Amino acid sequence: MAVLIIAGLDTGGGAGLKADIETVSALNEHPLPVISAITYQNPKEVRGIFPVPPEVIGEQVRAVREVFDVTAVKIGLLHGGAIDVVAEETKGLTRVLDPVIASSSGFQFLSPEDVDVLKKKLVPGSIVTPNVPEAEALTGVKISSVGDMKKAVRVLVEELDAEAAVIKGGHLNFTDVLYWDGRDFEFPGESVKGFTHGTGCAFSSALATFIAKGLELPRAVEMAKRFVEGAIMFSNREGKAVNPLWELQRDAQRWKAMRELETAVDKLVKTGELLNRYIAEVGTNFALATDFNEVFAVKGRIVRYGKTIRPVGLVELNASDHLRRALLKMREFYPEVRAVINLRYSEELVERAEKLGLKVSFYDRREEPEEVKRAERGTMEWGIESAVRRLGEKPDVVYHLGDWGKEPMVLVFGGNAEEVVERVHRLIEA
Ligand SMILES: Nc1ncnc2c1ncn2[C@@H]1O[C@H](COP(=O)(O)OP(=O)(O)O)[C@@H](O)[C@H]1O
Ligand SMILES: Cc1ncc(COP(=O)(O)OP(=O)(O)O)c(N)n1
Repeated sequence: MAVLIIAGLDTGGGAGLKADIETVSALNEHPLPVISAITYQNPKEVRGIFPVPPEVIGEQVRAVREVFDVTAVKIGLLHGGAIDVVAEETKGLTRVLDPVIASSSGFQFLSPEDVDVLKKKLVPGSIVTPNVPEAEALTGVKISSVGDMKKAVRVLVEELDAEAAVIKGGHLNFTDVLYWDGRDFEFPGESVKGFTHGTGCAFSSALATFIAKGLELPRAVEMAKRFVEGAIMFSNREGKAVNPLWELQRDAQRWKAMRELETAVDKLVKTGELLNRYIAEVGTNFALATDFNEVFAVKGRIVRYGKTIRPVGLVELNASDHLRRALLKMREFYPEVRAVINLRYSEELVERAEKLGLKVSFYDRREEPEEVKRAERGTMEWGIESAVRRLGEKPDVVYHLGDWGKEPMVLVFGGNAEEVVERVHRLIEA
């Protein structure tokens, strides 16, 4: 199925057409990208906009509408001169209109006069998806609560003749409010940590896509909201923006990480007789993180088994809370570190690590501040941070000498699972 997109180009690769194309593609439909404007922007600021002439926008839409069977269109950034043409050329389609009036960084895309034209020519008959400041500009309603959002969605539909309206709560409370078919619907949400540049674009193109797939509007809004939450959670660090490809990339990385860790565990087991005496009393585990900070480990840990060793269960996501926290803390300082194993402490192991030229650091549980000790889960994070700060550079090995009821341990880190295996083999002289 083809979904028409009329939107602007964001040179920073975060919002606009690029986010829309990725969204429609990630949701398994075919995007038809029509460019309305070229913007010069980066993740910090929008520097300017070059409007595509209205007749060129019209030609683009006609070229694809004559060939593709289009039912829904997402309309994003427009400029004053383009509004009439877009209203004319999208007649007969279900229109999702994201009224991009200003960027979050403060650049004014549409003048107050353009906003008036938008209200007269494009809002009527569209499913409008403003954020809170845009809804205020369109309706004149001051919004600081869900109650205000409900007032404003009604104005959009009952006074400005929109087919339906969703006010997005990203700038307020993360609850989105829809008005459709004479009633309102609330879509509560929690704040998700990550980059949010491009959320509005991803939301409106996901909404247009779910509508094109035939979902009823409330369900389509729910699905679009959940899609955007994932796009923030797994956002694009390079582009400092949402990542509409998150689900595909997350699944591909999960698959790769599982295979990588399974292969590495097999290699360790092959040297089980040598490794046996370094297996921790509480069990040894081996953890590997993806770029999205999802951490795989061995369910039930790796244990001694006669003279050798064996993994108790399979490699699974979140199978070791302890190592997951150690690895994620280390990755806050050194994102290139992806794998870690814990071994039973021995002086000989630490000396050998130093001799091999590995960077070794440690933490001393007796130095742990009282408030960290009292907190449910702070020790590991505190320990890794103090080991990193003590060494002043990236440690390959971190050890601690234990405490009352806590077994002393050596953690061997690496850039991937293979590197950890290779380091362990050198340490145990396999
Ligand atoms: N930090 C966040 N955590 C969770 N959801 C968010 C966050 N920021 C925005 N959203 C959601 O993303 C969608 C787009 O909202 P918003 O950011 O308000 O739009 P815009 O990008 O147009 O300003 C909405 O569904 C909103 O609830
Ligand atoms: C070309 C282009 N289109 C739209 C936007 C605005 O993106 P949006 O997701 O609505 O919101 P912010 O990223 O500004 O929060 C844009 N910047 N560029």
